[in-house]
Amino acid sequence: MNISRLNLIKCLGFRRSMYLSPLGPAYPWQYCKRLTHNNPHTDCIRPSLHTVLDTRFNKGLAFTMKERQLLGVNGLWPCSTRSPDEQLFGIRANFEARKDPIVKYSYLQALRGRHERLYFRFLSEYTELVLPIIYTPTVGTVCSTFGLIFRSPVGLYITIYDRGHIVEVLQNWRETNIRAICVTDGGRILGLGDLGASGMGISTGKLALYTALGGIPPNLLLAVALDVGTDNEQLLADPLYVGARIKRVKGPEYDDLVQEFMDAVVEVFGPDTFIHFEDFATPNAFKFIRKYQHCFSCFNDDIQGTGSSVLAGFLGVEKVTNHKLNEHVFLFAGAGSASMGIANLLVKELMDRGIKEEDACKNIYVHEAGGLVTQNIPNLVEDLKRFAKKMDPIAKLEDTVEKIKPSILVGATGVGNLFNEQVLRSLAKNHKQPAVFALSNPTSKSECTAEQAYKFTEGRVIFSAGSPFPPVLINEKRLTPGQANNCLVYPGIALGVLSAHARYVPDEVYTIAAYTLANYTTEENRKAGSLYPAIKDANDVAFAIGLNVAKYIFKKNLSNLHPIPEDVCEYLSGFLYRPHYEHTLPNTWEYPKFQSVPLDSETVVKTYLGDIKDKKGEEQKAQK
Ligand SMILES: NC(=O)C1=CN([C@@H]2O[C@H](COP(=O)(O)OP(=O)(O)OC[C@H]3O[C@@H](n4cnc5c(N)ncnc54)[C@H](OP(=O)(O)O)[C@@H]3O)[C@@H](O)[C@H]2O)C=CC1
Ligand SMILES: CC(=O)C(=O)O
Ligand SMILES: [Mg+2]
Repeated sequence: MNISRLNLIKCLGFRRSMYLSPLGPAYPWQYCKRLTHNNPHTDCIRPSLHTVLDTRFNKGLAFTMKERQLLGVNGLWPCSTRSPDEQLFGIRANFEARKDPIVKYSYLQALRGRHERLYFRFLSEYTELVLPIIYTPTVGTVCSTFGLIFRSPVGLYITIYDRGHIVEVLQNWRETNIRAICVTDGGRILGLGDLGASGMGISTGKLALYTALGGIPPNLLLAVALDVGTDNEQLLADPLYVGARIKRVKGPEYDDLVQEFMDAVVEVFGPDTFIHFEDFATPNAFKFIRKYQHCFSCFNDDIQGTGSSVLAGFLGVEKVTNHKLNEHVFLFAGAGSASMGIANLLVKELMDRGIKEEDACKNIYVHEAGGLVTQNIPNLVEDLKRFAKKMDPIAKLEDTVEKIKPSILVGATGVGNLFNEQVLRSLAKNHKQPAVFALSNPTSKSECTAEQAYKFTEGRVIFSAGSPFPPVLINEKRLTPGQANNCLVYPGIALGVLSAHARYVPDEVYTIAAYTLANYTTEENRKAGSLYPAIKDANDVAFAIGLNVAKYIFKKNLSNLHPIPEDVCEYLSGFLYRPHYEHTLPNTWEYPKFQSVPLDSETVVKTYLGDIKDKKGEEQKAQK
């Protein structure tokens, strides 16, 4: 094949600036030279190698011999080649061989640092296997142990000391074409509380799903941790904590930092950059989304994403129980971002169906840490007023459940095991098919487990949880809980909003996403016990949500794109990231073709790990 080295480099997708300068863009090269000034050895690194080994382009053993020759890297890998499928098989074997979730997580991070496309291909083809590792529950452990496992930059840290210079910090990121940012200030990470700068783990985890599920190219995404200190005493005393070791900065100084951040994003990356707020403590979460929703392209995942994904679940309850939403009694345990986001979207849905606000709120009860929200509570926050009931106070959740007899119980408290036997039995006493949404993450914070929910309701409950639970066998019936998590909507919402270059995101988008998700749940899913589609279908769900959202943005003239595409589906498909190597040259070089060996995981496991069954037997014998 007659192909020059320059053409090959172009084929593989390297940018001109990257191969013309020795180490990528000129500045880092000069900087590296300065850093290594006194070290004659590091000055001798062959520049082409850096580019070939860049995770975005590196194909490892999948480089054909021809490519290795032309790129001048022949000899760096053993003489065999692997097809992308064979590489994927190797990843799976490696992933399975590791038993500890955090070790699996580290393995995947290392893979990402080596072969970005392979990493995302693995994520999107083995979503069910991988989601509990890169997302809840393992991502909770990642954040709690962030100081220990911190390796290399995965996003930008913007600290309170960067005030006045946020534009410059944003300009330090390696990519210039950023289209979406996931930002946290670490104020309330999952149900784990204030984790300060360790919250970076959640921003990167959320963005991994933008690509794995939403198909959004990773180079368009940026994770940000706003580091304004932490009130977590344990972290402040932890020698390995990576963030600013100061008490959380609050008040105008903090608000100004967020304002400067928003303006800097627009200045550096453009006005329709999508800003995703994640895991801010509730008062800040509401404050910023109310302030910015109509003047920036932004969204709060915990309020709006959760509202949308749980509304989809409610639409499923309607189908299973044959009772319309206005015939149900809702009880929310917790009055934070998640609960209020859901309750507000539910009220909007009821009002869209022609029900007056007052009537819509009548059957929605809220029970927070201090007890049932009633009208005689002094200084009630504005958001709660419309749900406050003219009733005597009730302190215990068990008593509220007994009194109001909810048919749908939602938990977003971060309090593990709050839905105890008494609560669950009480629900089952009053309803043939009550619904329970135990939304708190990670698994240890879930209001109850799937097993408890089924056991104490004789298997009649329609159960969904924020974190994944395996199916449960009860009364000889296998019940599969659905995963009620905003991850089923936010990748699709982001895909629609950023591909359509939305100027802002109206509330209607969250209803659209909810209906799209609900329509993806099949009768088969519902018969198996789930109100949601299987996680393996999450990519299709994200695309369907993205398509409906983009169409809505175009229809309502909220897009900055001109002209708007005629065929939105085709436009969106063209936008998607392809985690496959492109332009692979055939393996026509002189080495003989080796005999291929079938991809048999049992043989591989035996070869590398020995016979696990025998080992187990030996261990048991030894224990005896
Ligand atoms: N599945 C999903 O998609 C999502 C799940 N979540 C999960 O929801 C949880 C809460 O998040 P968020 O709403 O932002 O957090 P908040 O901390 O803002 O809200 C928690 C709420 O629970 C209340 N609460 C605490 N203890 C009890 C109790 N014993 N009984 C009743 N209420 C109680 C708190 O009351 P008070 O303020 O008085 O202490 C507060 O109103 C987290 O665990 C998070 O992981 C969040 C977003 C999405
Ligand atoms: C899922 C999520 O966003 C949370 O638990 O905060
Ligand atoms: Mg969250």
